[in-house]
Amino acid sequence: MAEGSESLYMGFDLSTQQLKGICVDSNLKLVYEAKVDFDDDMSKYGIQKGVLTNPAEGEVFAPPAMWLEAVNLVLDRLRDAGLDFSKVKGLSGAGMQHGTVFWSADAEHMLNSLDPSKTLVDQLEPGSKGERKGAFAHPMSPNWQDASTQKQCDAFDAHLGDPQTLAQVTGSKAHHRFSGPQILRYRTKYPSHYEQTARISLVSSFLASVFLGKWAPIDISDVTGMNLWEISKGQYNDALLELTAGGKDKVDELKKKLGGTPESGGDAFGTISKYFTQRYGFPSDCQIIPFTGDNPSTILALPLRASDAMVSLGTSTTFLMSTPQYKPDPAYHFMNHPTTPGLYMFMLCYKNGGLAREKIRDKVNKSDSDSTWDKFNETAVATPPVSQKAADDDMRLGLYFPRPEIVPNLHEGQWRFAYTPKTGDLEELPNDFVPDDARNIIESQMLSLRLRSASLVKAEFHPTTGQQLPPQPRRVYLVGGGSANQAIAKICGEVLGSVEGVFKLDIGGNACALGSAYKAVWGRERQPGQTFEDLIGSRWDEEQFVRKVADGYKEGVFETYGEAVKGFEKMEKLVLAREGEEYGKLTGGTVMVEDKDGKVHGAVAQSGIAQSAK
Ligand SMILES: Nc1ncnc2c1ncn2[C@@H]1O[C@H](COP(=O)(O)OP(=O)(O)O)[C@@H](O)[C@H]1O
Ligand SMILES: O=C(CO)[C@@H](O)[C@H](O)COP(=O)(O)O
Repeated sequence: MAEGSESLYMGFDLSTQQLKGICVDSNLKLVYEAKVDFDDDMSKYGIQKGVLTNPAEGEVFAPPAMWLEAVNLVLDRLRDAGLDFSKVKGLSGAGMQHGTVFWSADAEHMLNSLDPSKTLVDQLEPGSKGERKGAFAHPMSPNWQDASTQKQCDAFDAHLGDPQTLAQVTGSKAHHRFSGPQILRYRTKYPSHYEQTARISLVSSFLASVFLGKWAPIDISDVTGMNLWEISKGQYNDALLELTAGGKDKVDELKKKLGGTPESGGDAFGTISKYFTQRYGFPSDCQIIPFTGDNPSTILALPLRASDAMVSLGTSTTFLMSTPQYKPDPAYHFMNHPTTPGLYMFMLCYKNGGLAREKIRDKVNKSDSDSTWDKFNETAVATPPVSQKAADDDMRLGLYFPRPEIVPNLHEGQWRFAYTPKTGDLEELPNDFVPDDARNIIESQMLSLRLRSASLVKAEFHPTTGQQLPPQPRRVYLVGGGSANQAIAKICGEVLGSVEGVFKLDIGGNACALGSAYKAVWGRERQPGQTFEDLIGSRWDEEQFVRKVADGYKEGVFETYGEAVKGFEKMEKLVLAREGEEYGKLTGGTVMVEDKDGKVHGAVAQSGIAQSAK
C-alpha cells in the first residue's frame, strides 16, 4: 500500500552530459522533472559533450565543481516548476559509473557546515578563485571514457594471474576507467594529491555526499565496478588494494580513503543535510537512500525479468540484464544487483554509442550543425539488412569508433568490410562514408551486443503459436536519449530478436533517474523483508508505463543476422590482430586475439595490412 499521495520521492542522474532530477509519488507516477545540460548551461568550464580531454595521454575528465553548480541549478529549476520540496520523504540518485572523485581532508567539515544563502560551488570549490583550499584534493574526476591506464590495467590483470582470474574475483577484467587502475595511476602521477586525499568517491557516492552533508559510502553495486571488490567475499581484496596503495603497509590507509560499504542497498545513509532543508525546504527527516551507478539504477526503472534485456542508448551504449547466474568473463562485467542479494547485473558498455551515431548522422545530413535524425532514419530503414540486396550478396559490416573503444579494447578508427557468408571471406572496403553506414552503424552496435550476450539468453516460445524459437531475450527495453529513435528501435529488434518485441518506458525520458526515485520509494515504504521487485511490481502499471515501439523476432531476418554475427566476430578479430602491434606501442598494452587454431593470446605483431582473411 502506498503511504499516501502526499509523499514524494526524488531521483537524480548525474550522467556524462547532464544532471537530471525527477520526482515521483508513492504510486510511481512521474510528477516533476528538470535537467541541466552541461554543454548548454556550463560552457564556462570549457567542456565539450560534458568532458575535457588530454588526447596525448588518453585522458578524459570532468570538474566536480561543474556538477556542484548543476545541483543548485537543477533544484532551482524543479522549484520553479512548482515542486514543493517539503513533501519529499526520500531521495536517491545515480552517477555515471566509473568516474572517481578525490576529496580533501577539509571536505567533510565543509559539507557539514554549508551556508544556505550561498551556492555549493562557491563554498566547496573556491580553488578556481585563488589558492586551492576547497573540498577536492584534485580538481578533476577521471571520466569513464578515460583510456590512460593501460599500464595499470596490465598490472591489475597480472597481479591475480590473468584477466580471467581478475574477472572471476572482481566481476571484470581490468578496465581503463575502473577506480582501481585509476587510483594507481593517480597515486603515481600526483603523489602529493594522493597524500592529501582523505576520501575517494565514485560519482554516485560523490553526489550522495553532497545531499548527506558528509561522506557517503560507495553502495553495494557500484563498488563492484572498481576492480577492487571481491564479489564472493563481499569485501575489498587485500592483494589488489596492496597493488593500488603501493605496499602492504599502505593498505589500511587506502581502505580508510575508500570507506566502508553497507550490505543493504535500501537502508538509508542518513537524513538530508541542513543546507538543503534551509535553502530548499526539504523536511529534516528526508532520507538519503543509497545512491548507485547509473547502470544499476537503470535496471530499477521497471520490474525487470531475468529473460529481459535493457539497452541504454546514452552517450555510451550499454546492455544490461538482471540474472541469478554469476558467470564472469573478461569480455563483460558482472556486478552486484543494487537492491537484491543473490542477483547480479550483467553489463556490456561501449564508449562509441550516441556520439558515434551522431557522426554518421552529420555525414548523412552533410552538416555538423543539423542535429535532426530524419534523413539518418530514412536512410537506415531504406537500406536492407547488412546492405544485402539479394540473398547471395555480400554483407556490409563495419566498426565505427571515433573514440578508443572498451569492447573490444581498440584504438579509435573506422573499418568497413564485405563478408561472404558462404565462404567466410572478409574483404576490406574503402574506408569512406557511404549512406549505408546509417544502417550499418546501428547493426554494428547491435551485432556486438548479440555476439556477447549469447550465453545469457535462452530459447523462447512464440507468444501465439507456442513454437520454439532460437535463444533471444523475451523483451528488449530501450532507454536513454537514443530510445526516442524509431529506426534504431526497429533495427535493434531485427538484430537482437526478443519474442515480445522492443519496448520503451513511457514515463518521462529518463529511466536511470526513475530507477533512483523508485529506489527511494522502496527504501522508505517497504515492509520488512519486502524485495524491490515485489514492491515496485505491486505498484507497476504496465499499460501506462510501457509502450511497444518495434517488433522483435522476425523469422528469416533474425537468422540472417545470425550469419552476420559470425562475420562480425571474424572482422573484430582481424582488426584486433592487425592493429594490435600499433596499439600495443601506443598504450604499452596487449590486445587479445585468436590465432588460426582458435588459441587466444596477446599482442599479435602482424605488420602490413591484410586485405582479406579466410
Ligand atoms: N532522436 C534521437 N535519435 C538518436 N539519438 C538521439 C536522439 N535524441 C537524443 N539522442 C542521443 O542521446 C544522447 C544523449 O542521451 P542521454 O541518455 O540523455 O545522455 P547521457 O545520459 O549520456 O548524458 C545524445 O548523445 C544523442 O546522440
Ligand atoms: O558504464 C558506463 C561507463 O563505465 C557508462 O554507462 C557511463 O555510466 C555513462 O553513462 P551515460 O552518460 O552514457 O548515460
